[in-house]
Amino acid sequence: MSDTVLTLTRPDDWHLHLRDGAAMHSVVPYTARQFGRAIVMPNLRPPVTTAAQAATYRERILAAVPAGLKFEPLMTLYLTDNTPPEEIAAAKAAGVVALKLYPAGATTNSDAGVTDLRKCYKTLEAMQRAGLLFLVHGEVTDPDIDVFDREAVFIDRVMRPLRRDFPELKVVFEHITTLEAAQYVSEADRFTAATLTPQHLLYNRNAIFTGGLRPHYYCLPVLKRETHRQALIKAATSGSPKFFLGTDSAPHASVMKENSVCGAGCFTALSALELYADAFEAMGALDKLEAFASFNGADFYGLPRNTDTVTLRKQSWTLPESVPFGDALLKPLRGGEALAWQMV
Ligand SMILES: NC(=O)N[C@@H](CC(=O)O)C(=O)O
Ligand SMILES: [Zn+2]
Ligand SMILES: [Zn+2]
Repeated sequence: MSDTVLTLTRPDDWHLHLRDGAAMHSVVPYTARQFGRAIVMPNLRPPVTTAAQAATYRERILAAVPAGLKFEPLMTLYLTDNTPPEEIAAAKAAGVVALKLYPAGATTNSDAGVTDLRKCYKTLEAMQRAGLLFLVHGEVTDPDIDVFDREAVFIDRVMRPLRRDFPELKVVFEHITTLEAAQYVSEADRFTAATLTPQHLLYNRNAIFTGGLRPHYYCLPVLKRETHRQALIKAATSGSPKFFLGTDSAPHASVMKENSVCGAGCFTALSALELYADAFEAMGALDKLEAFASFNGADFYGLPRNTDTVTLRKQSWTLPESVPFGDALLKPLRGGEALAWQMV
C-alpha cells in the first residue's frame, strides 16, 4: 500500500437514508458508486412497517441505480408498538435483514416509533428466533433528560434490559456518539455491535456553533464534546470487529435545513469514504480502515464480504456546495471545502 493510493475491498454502508421518489433518485447513485450494499433505513413517511412495503421500496431503489453499477439495498422494517410477531416470518421470507427501533419522538420521522419496548417483546422473541437483527436509535426521549445525555441514559434504561432479556438477538447500537456507548459496546458480548458516522469521528459539538449556527452539522444524536469524539475514533481504529461503518447519510433539502426549525441529518453519501479516510489518517490508522469499512459489518450481519475493490487517491478536490435533490437542492457536509482523499 503506497502513501498516496489506498485500495480497499469494496465497503458497505450499514446505516443509510435514501428517502423516496425524485429525492431518492438524486442520492442513490452516490452510494451505489462507493458501496456494494447498504442497510436502508425505513423512516419514510409513512414508515416501512411491512414485508410487502419493504419489497416494493427495494424495487424502487433498484430502479434508481445507474446502469453498470452493482448495488444491493438491504431492507429493514420500522418497529412499532403494533408490529405483529407474525410479520417477522414474512419479513425474513422477503429478504428483510433487520428491524429498526425509533423511540417515539427521538428523531426524523419517528412519531410512529415505539413508546415502550416492553410492548414489542413477542416480536423481539420472533426476531431472535428468526435471526433478524435489531438496529437501535439509542436515545431516550424523556424531556427531563438533557439532549446531550440521552444516549448515555438509554444504555441503562433500555440497552441493558434488552440485552438481559434477549441475549442472542443481534443488536446494532446505531450511530454511537459517546464514550459511554463506545465503552458499553467494547465490553459487550459478540451479539452487540455499533456503527459510527463520519461526522461523529471528525467533529465535536463546536462545529455546530463555529462563527454562527451551522445547520448542516446538526444531526441526531447531536455531536458531543471532544472527549467523546476521541473515544469514538479510538474505537473505530482499535481493530475491534464490533465497530463498523454506517454513514447515517440523511439528506434533507437545504431549504429545510436552513429554516427556523432545522431537520436533523447530515448528508455525506457523496464523499463518505473520503471523510472516513480523513478521520483514520489523522489517527495514523489508515491500515485499520478496510476492516472497519469492508469486513466487520458483513461479518456481524453474517453476510459474505464483497470481493471487488475501490481505490482512493490522496489528491485534493473541492466538494460541490450543493447538488440536485429532486426539485430542491442538497448541501453535503463540508460542501465547498477541499477534501484530501478522492475515490477514483
Ligand atoms: N440522523 C439524523 O439526524 N437523521 C436521520 C434519522 C436518524 O438516523 O436518527 C434522518 O432520517 O434524517
Ligand atoms: Zn437515528
Ligand atoms: Zn439514521
